[in-house]
Formats: sequence, C-alpha cells, structure tokens
Amino acid sequence: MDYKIQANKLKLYYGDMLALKKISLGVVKNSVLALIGPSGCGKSTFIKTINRMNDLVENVRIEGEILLDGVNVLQPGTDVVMLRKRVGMVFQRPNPFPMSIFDNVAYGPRIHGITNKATLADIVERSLTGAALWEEVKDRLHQSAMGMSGGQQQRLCIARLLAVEPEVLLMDEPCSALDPISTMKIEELVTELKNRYTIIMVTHNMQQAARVSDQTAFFLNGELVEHGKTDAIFTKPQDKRTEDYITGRFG
Ligand SMILES: Nc1ncnc2c1ncn2[C@@H]1O[C@H](COP(=O)(O)OP(=O)(O)OP(=O)(O)O)[C@@H](O)[C@H]1O
Repeated sequence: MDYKIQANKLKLYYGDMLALKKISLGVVKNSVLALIGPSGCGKSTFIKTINRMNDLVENVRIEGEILLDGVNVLQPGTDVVMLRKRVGMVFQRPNPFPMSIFDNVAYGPRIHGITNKATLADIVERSLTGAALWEEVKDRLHQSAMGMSGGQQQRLCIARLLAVEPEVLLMDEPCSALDPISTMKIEELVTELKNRYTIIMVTHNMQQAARVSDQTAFFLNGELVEHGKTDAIFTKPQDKRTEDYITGRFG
C-alpha cells in the first residue's frame, strides 16, 4: 500500500489522561479517510497530532510515530512551519481573516515570500477555482470575506489552504456549521480534491462518511476499534461496537 500517512503505536496523554491508545493507522495517498466516533473519543486529537497542532497545548505527551511519506513528523527537529504548509487544516467553523477575499487566499503565499502581483493573482484564481468558489466571487475579490455566507467562507478557507500547495488536508467536521446545500458543495469538492490530495475528514454524519470516504476509521474512548474500506465498515462491521455506533444504537 502507498501510505501518505502512517501512525504507528501512537499514544497521546493530556496530563495523566490517555487520549489516544496506541493508534496504528495508514492513510492511502489520494484517498479520503473518514474518522467517526462519539464525542470525546479522540478524533480531533488524532488529526491535530498529524500537523503538530497539539504542540500548542500544555502537558501533552506523545509516544509512537506519525510518518508522512515515511518520515516521522513527531521527531525533534521537524520544521513545523513547513509541516503545516504540507498538512493543512480546516476547522468546524469557517475562520476567514477579516480582510478581502483576495487577501485571504494570498495570505499564505505572501508569508512564503511571493510578492509578484501577477503570480499572486494567478494563485488566487487557481485556488478559488480549486475550491469551487471562483465563479461566485470573481467579481468581488476585493470585498471583505466576512460578508460571504458560511458555506462560501468554508470554501474560502479551503482555497486559502490550496494556495500554499499542501499535500494533505485535515478537515475537522467541516460541514457542522453549514446548511444542506453548502454541505453538498463541500462533499462534492472533497470528492474532487482527493484526486490531488490525501484527505482525513472527521464527521458525525454517517451518511456523509459513507458518501465521501474511501476508508473509515471508528474511534471509541481513544482506541481505534475498526478501520477498513467504507463499504465494508458500513455493511459488514467486524466489531459489535462499530455496528452499534453506525446503526445509532450506541448508548
Ligand atoms: N487541550 C486538552 N486538554 C485536556 N484534555 C483534552 C484537550 N483536548 C481534548 N481533551 C480530551 O481528550 C479527549 C478527546 O478529545 P477530542 O477533542 O480529541 O475528541 P473528539 O472525538 O474530537 O470529540 P468531538 O467529536 O466532540 O469533537 C476528550 O476526553 C477531551 O476532553
């Protein structure tokens, strides 16, 4: 298997609390992995470990490894800025910067030293097109991003990531604040983006996991209970706990 990301015996403690219990999980390149499981089971913790967002939390202790293209991102000496460029993240609530649509998308490339106007304009158009937003905003690029709908803001946040040419997209319940039509647009976008990116998406919506993902991983109390092809997980789960969760019988 060509794994883009591979967690090996990953353990994470918040203080004394073991939040991830020896997780071993491979994510195939150019695929979508859905992470499902009840609230508090460790889904966000897992994805935030991949781009080292947990470095910002006090009292975190991590054991094991996470390989990105075979290199352990948890090892000391990792260039975290470069890692977060390669592994971008979208959050539950869209968080555009209070600036124009253009400047939101150009923000990352500018930080990485691109100043040429034509190059930036090109990147902005390409990224907004990639995030299926260009047609809706091309005539108001210099208006504030804060005036966009929630669904547009979330696609803008995806465009902002695409502008720095990431390899992996981490999405933490990206549709939880969106209406059904915006949700459908994001789902269509995810299906398209997987041709070029490796995507991990946390979702509480079983239909969404079934619609967009190739593989599904079920977490429970910090443990990876089951992982496999999405079809198999939803039609023939091997573990009773997975079956109870996906059929809504979970207490
Ligand atoms: N910064 C933190 N400090 C201490 N404990 C934390 C911290 N972040 C998360 N936890 C704990 O770790 C466990 C896993 O939380 P996490 O947010 O990863 O779960 P989740 O599956 O993403 O939940 P949800 O679906 O509600 O977002 C929970 O018990 C949570 O209370």
